[in-house]
Amino acid sequence: MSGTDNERARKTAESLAYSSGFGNEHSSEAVPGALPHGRNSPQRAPLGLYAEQLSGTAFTEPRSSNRRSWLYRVRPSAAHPAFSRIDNGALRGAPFTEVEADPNRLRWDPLPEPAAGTDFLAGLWTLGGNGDATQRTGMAIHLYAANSSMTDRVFSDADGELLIVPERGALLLRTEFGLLRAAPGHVALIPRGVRFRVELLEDSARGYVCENYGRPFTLPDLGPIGANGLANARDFLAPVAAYEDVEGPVQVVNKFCGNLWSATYGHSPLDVVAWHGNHVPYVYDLRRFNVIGSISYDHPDPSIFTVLTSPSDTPGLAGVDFVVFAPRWLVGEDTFRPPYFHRNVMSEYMGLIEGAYDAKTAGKGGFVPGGGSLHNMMSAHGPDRDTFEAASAAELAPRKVSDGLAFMFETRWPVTATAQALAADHLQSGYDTVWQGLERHFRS
Ligand SMILES: O=C(O)Cc1cc(O)ccc1O
Ligand SMILES: [Fe+2]
Repeated sequence: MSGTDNERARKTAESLAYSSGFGNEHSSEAVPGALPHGRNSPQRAPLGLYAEQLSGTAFTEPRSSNRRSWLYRVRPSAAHPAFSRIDNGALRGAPFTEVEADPNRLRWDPLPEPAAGTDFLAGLWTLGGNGDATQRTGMAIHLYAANSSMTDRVFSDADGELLIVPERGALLLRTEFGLLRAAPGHVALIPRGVRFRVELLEDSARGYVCENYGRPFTLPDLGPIGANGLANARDFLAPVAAYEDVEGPVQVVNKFCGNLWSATYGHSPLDVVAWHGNHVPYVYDLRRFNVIGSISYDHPDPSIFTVLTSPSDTPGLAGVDFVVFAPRWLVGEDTFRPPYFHRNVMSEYMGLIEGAYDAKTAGKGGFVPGGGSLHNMMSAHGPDRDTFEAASAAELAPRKVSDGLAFMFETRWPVTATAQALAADHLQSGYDTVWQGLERHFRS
């Protein structure tokens, strides 16, 4: 991508307007009068636009979890040519059956630099996942590395919503609902089925994607925490309507039941002039997260750091939780302060957006930004040897953990890695050794 394109995208991204709130009925019109009032589907939609409903949940789901939006667009989405299969590149989908699920603790370095001209879609690389896209259960973990903007093509995912976690390089997301800027430290969510294009605001971009096949991410209940805290609803930002009036070939790539399908439209489908609803994309700045923790003793379970949760039919059991380890004060008295040793029925994939994570040694060969670790169901893990020794001996003055931003995709089902993830050069060897040398101290 040329510097001029970068510059143009950067200029656009500088002055974006947003509509704030989570799960509320947003509405926006790029042209005054484009949004009908008093009804969703008038006999003739305003300004000659076509009205279209986009349903992210079944019509009949409870009001509290129902997601749908009404779009008023230049052309109806239905007017398109047939889709045909294209190569999946390094994208894989659920069910993950290429290799057997592996109980070993695994850790990866960042993805290698992509070939020149790799855009976000071409740069997606699947690490693993669970469930079944056709059953709308489970999740996939992807990473991306790109050095080019998507041009003349858009992407949409019928299989699930995409939670994009940039680690390097800000992105401009042009969606059917308008524009979002997502930089490292932000997360962006593209709901199921929403078409979007990713432009780079810097020369290259890298990050993580949680593809959630299950119920849409929502805010966790707060229970005794009260009415405020963790991720506050008003910090979620939806775009305002912005449409492209582009006639000419645009490739529309649709991920459907694990595979990529493509059709060439004669116009851009990002042609929505007005919309309203709650099935909308959004960005959230993780630094806005109101971190709550222990002010007496013991290290709380990391569920206290849940930003978003995809509930299952079992209360409290998430298909996948998105959890952030943001800067915070540690003040626990007589407490082993880093994450404890544990074995978890849930499976944990962790990534690092910047700095270091308080349970792991940083630096080359360690847990580094852009890398990731997988601690599958019931696999024993926790602080590495050096962290354990330092934290066991540390003087317990109040201390700010301020040098990192880590996150976790925590899922109810074991994560099966892809063949490429297990064969990758950037899979670290000898991860187990970080727990070697934890000697016995007990003497009977
Ligand atoms: O590092 C991990 O494994 C994640 C994690 C963090 C924490 O604060 C407590 C438990 C836990 O699994
Ligand atoms: Fe853990």
